[in-house]
Amino acid sequence: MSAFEQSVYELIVETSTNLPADVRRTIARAREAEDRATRAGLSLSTIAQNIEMAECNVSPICQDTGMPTFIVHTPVGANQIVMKREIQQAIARATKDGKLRTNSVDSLTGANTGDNLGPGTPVIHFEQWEKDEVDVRLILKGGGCENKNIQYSLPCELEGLGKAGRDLDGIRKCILHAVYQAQGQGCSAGFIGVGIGGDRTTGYELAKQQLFRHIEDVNPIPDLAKLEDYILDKANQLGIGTMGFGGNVTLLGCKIGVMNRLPASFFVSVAYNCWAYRRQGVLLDGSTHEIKEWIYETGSNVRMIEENEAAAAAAAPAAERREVVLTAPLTEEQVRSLRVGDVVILNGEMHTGRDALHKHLMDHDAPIDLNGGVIYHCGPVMLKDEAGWHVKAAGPTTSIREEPYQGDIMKKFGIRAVIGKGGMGPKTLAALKEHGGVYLNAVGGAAQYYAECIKRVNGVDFMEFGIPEAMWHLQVEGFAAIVTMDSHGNSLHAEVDLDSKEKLAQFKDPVFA
Ligand SMILES: O=C(O)C[C@H](O)C(=O)O
Ligand code: SF4
Repeated sequence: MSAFEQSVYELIVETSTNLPADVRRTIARAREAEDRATRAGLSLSTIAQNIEMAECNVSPICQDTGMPTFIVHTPVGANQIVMKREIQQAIARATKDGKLRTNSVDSLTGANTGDNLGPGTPVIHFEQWEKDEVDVRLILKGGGCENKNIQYSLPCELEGLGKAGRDLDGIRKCILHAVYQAQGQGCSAGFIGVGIGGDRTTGYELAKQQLFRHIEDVNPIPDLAKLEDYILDKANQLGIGTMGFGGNVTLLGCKIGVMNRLPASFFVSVAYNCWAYRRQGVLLDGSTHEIKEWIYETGSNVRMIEENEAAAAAAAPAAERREVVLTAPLTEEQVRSLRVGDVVILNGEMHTGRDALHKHLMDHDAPIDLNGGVIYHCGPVMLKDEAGWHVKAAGPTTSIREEPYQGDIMKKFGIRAVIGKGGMGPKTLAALKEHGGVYLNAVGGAAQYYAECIKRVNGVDFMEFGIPEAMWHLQVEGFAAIVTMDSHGNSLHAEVDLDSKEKLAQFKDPVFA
């Protein structure tokens, strides 16, 4: 293997498994701003623990290792065709080693290529520069937060905020709205990159480029520096909080860039990135292609949890929340006794299922008995050896995508609990009430934390859907999640949404006139 391929491989592994120092510091500050006994505080502790586990296990921080996106600067005359091929080889190798999930899916057939290669994946942008070194930067941005990206075309009318015009104040409103509409679904607390201007394509590109900035830098354009500070301050008054559980910290960073536009177009493009803000870069020697330096300070310098903090937290009294230990299969009575706010510690078997499975189950039988069963919205990273399958990373995926199916499927098969993240809508809430079901919210991105609760892989069905979409039967012990929708018609998600919409309306009046 060439030195270039090896260096890119190391970059991929580092990016996927070790969150950089600036991101860690920002998350550590967020922890200080939340009371540790609250839902948000507890989730931040899980996130902090997960960050350390990923580094220690050299395994993905989050199971969704995203769309690998490279920005490469090369000296004039470098062979970019060879480099592209070697980047692809490094991606395939990192996938084989379980550092990346198999994430490249044929959009028409649904077939997973299995090695993260295919039309459009990975994304590689080349630029030439007049230096001797090669600069390779990588961002792994997951699908859940990518789905919360949003593009506004000014002027427009925004719920809660009224008219947004073609000026700095209109831009201000769009960005606040972008944070509001993401709620907890992009695994808040998040980071946003904003692109002002361009066309629809370059606007989004500019927004994503902002995510390569250092969190602690200051925007050289004074108006934008002011706007970045304003957004960070006000977005954190929306009360959405970690995972949309409510709380003081909703946004961890805001970076805004600007480019020219056409007279007729005025786009504000927002790239939303979850807390699992995985981006790194390397500067390579121009002739040997060995790593000369890392672009972002390594996360290994910043500890996320104190020694014995985890033990102390486990021993601490459970404050006002109720902890309920349950073993699957669950009864209707057990599930009906649960209320929003309860922490459920689950043992027994659960079954993963996401988009392909839900669609399939609508008009087919299930391969196993799901009566009293627990469905986990999760697409894990799995590796197989002589001993069988191993779970390398297994956090929840965004549940709302299953909203059209979930209620019907629960009723059809007698499923009692669904675990996911970000919450579900009114159709599922009504089904939980009618049928006797519960929705449990796990901490998004905490893929190492949950992988450790999985003690055995009991089997798998639908491997033809690809590893992330297959139905894995997993034996768990001590899997903790919070009831956020119960069988009594209560939804924490609906409450936080409503409350944050009211708070958003406080920022209706012009600020940057
Ligand atoms: O695909 C996944 O595993 C998760 C996804 O990134 C999500 O946030 O829903
Ligand atoms: S699950 Fe959450 S943390 Fe992981 S990629 Fe999706 S949005 Fe990010």
